[in-house]
Amino acid sequence: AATKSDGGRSGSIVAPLVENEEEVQKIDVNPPKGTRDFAPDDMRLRNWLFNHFKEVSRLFGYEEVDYPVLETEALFIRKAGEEIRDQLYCFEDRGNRRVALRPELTPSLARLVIQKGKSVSLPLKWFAIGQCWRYERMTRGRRREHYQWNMDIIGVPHVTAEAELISAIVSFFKRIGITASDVGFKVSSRKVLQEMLRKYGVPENLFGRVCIIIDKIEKIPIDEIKKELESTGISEDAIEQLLQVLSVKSLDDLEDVLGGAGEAIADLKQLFSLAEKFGYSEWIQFDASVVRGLAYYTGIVFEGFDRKGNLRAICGGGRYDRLLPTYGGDDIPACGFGFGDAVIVELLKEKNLLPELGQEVENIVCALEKDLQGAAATVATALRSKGQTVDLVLESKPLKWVFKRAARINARRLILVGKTEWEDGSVSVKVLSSGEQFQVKLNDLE
Ligand SMILES: Nc1ccc(Br)nc1
Repeated sequence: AATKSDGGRSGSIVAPLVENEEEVQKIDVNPPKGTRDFAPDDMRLRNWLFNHFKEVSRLFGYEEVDYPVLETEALFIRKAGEEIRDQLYCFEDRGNRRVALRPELTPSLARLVIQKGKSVSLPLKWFAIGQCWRYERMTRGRRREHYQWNMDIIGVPHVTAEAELISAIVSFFKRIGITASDVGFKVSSRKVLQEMLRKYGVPENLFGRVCIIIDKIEKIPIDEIKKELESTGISEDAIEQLLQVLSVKSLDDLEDVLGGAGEAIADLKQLFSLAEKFGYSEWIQFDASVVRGLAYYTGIVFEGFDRKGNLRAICGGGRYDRLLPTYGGDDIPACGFGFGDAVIVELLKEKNLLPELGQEVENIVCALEKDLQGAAATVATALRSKGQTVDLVLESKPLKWVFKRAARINARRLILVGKTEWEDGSVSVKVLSSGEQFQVKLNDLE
């Protein structure tokens, strides 16, 4: 017998979807491991978050850009031992091309800037919100995708650029109710390490690798860090001095170690002075141990952290002046940050700052009789053409059902299309919050 396509709810008989029952293959209705669905409630929170990202980016005068989630694998192949490389979600496509789901957005930005060449005027101030991927053995049960908000300034060599980026993130935090008591930014400069490595004659080409090893300083035992540093050929004495400088607690102490002539001190002093002018001094602190885990940073680096210390870094960024030339591009300075969509939600939950976001519809329109369904469609269309949101009841339903749905979708008004009123071109309106009820000509309904 033919299988009813809707499980028999409608009573109509339609051709079966499959030749016979054996062909039905029960699928796993969960999303792939490490990925998320966004059902309406989740999507409302995501849109709320992303709208704040976009509004801050707009306030700062940044232009939105986007790139393919799929890139050539080569864009992400860096030899500095980064975790992001170890977890690259890469594969060979049907054209035997090595491709990868992007683990971050900055390489795509660099690619597009190079592609645009002289057709764009510097400085560029771009922002993007994009899904990024990693392939991690599920042993750790972590997510394999997240959305990242990025803001980048291309073509400004001065620390004013990094200072502006931090100001943008502070603006975002303030908009969602997060204060300087909740979070802070640890700020340092990779020029600290660079100047130390030069002092000990360590070859420049080891810089990225050394930074990636040192970034793990709070994640693996210090002996492991020393062993990995020794494997690069750095002397034990240099390693001791390096680790020593990372525990320096103030810019003055740093100046004692590095001397006052270096760029690291100059950049950091200027950044802290600009923080005063941007009005976010209470949000930032010098922390020499911040190096961040991306090999391409070359100067100021910063990361947002929760002061209670319960969560992973909320966001992070810095200057990456050498990235474009590594892809064959011009020697254009750049800096930017990435801000993930997951840790911030954990922080908002912890601070009880999650917004209450229910569905909201202005009108629910319902025909009181079957043969007025067309009239109800006319009423719904008239309201929608005036920019009013309408949930149109699409089949004959008892009024009790309609009232329950109206409550569930948080409708402000119930518009009933009845025979007598409709003959007069009118409908009946019930304001659900007050119970007020009146009749009105359709043309006067707004
Ligand atoms: N890079 C990256 C990508 C995806 C996730 Br989840 N975390 C970090």
